[in-house]
Amino acid sequence: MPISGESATAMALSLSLLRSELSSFTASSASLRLIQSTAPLTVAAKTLFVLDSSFNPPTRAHLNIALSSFKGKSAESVKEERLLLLLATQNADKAPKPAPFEERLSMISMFASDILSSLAPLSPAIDIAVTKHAKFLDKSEELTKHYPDVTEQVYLTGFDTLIRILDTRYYPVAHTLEPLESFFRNNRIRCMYRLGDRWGGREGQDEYLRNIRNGSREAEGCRKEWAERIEFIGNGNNTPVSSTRVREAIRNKEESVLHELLTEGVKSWLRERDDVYTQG
Ligand SMILES: Nc1ncnc2c1ncn2[C@@H]1O[C@H](COP(=O)(O)OP(=O)(O)OP(=O)(O)O)[C@@H](O)[C@H]1O
Ligand SMILES: NC(=O)c1ccc[n+]([C@@H]2O[C@H](COP(=O)(O)O)[C@@H](O)[C@H]2O)c1
Repeated sequence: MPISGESATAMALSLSLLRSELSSFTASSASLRLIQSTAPLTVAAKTLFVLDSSFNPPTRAHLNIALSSFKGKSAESVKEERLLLLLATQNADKAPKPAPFEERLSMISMFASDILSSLAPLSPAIDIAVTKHAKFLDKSEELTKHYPDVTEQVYLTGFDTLIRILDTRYYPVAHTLEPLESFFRNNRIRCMYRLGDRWGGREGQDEYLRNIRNGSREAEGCRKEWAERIEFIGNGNNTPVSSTRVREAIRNKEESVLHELLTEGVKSWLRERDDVYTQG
């Protein structure tokens, strides 16, 4: 992990190293590759928190959702847990731009340091990995192989992602949610309310979960029992946060917005490399 006191881009993982890791991963038949860890994988963890994101770039919303995994926990209980920052090189909805994946991995390593600074003296193990799987169902099956001691994976998502996990259009050819049965048998989703009218406010988001719980969506294959595996958590931000808003603020040089939406390490990284989002 980067050490404080150096310039942000020098502290982050070397871009040429990341580029070669990524090209060997792309050329390989592997579906997931671990890039960096703050603690050896020999420490057997029972719970794996997974923050899967485009990290384009990482924001304070990503930080808040990651921190929610560890808030109020003891050093002892955290020993049985790991946090995985997972970058999907194949997104179900988005093209791989504007920031190249090696730049994002470099920012993710800064972001991991920011998480640890926020949690100190607690020091959970954080892994950074890339995957070719776009869907959560496939990611979870792959992670079971990589973390054989883990008994529960907890997916950290926002509301917009929850509704896409539970959208039949991602499950051809039958277009039913039945394939998710094994996912919900073994895993949980911790979902952060997403601010903004687009998501129906907090009430609309609560109602979405209520509809699952009362069985209204069973015809789509969405079992009412799954509601017990989905937990909503409060949003630590007062204004809507998104990577899109950060990219816009970089282009418009809105310093105060960047200060509000970015973590310290990522902000320093982007100060040195704002061309990642201003070129092209
Ligand atoms: N402000 C937020 N509130 C709740 N969840 C969020 C927020 N920002 C991101 N997330 C969640 O974090 C995960 C990764 O998000 P993602 O990288 O797509 O960020 P994004 O800000 O939505 O990206 P973009 O603006 O580039 O579309 C997703 O599950 C998303 O729902
Ligand atoms: N049904 C699904 O499992 C499903 C649907 C849409 C997006 N995703 C994934 O969610 C993650 C976050 O997506 P966005 O970056 O589009 O917010 C990505 O890994 C994307 O591939 C999964």
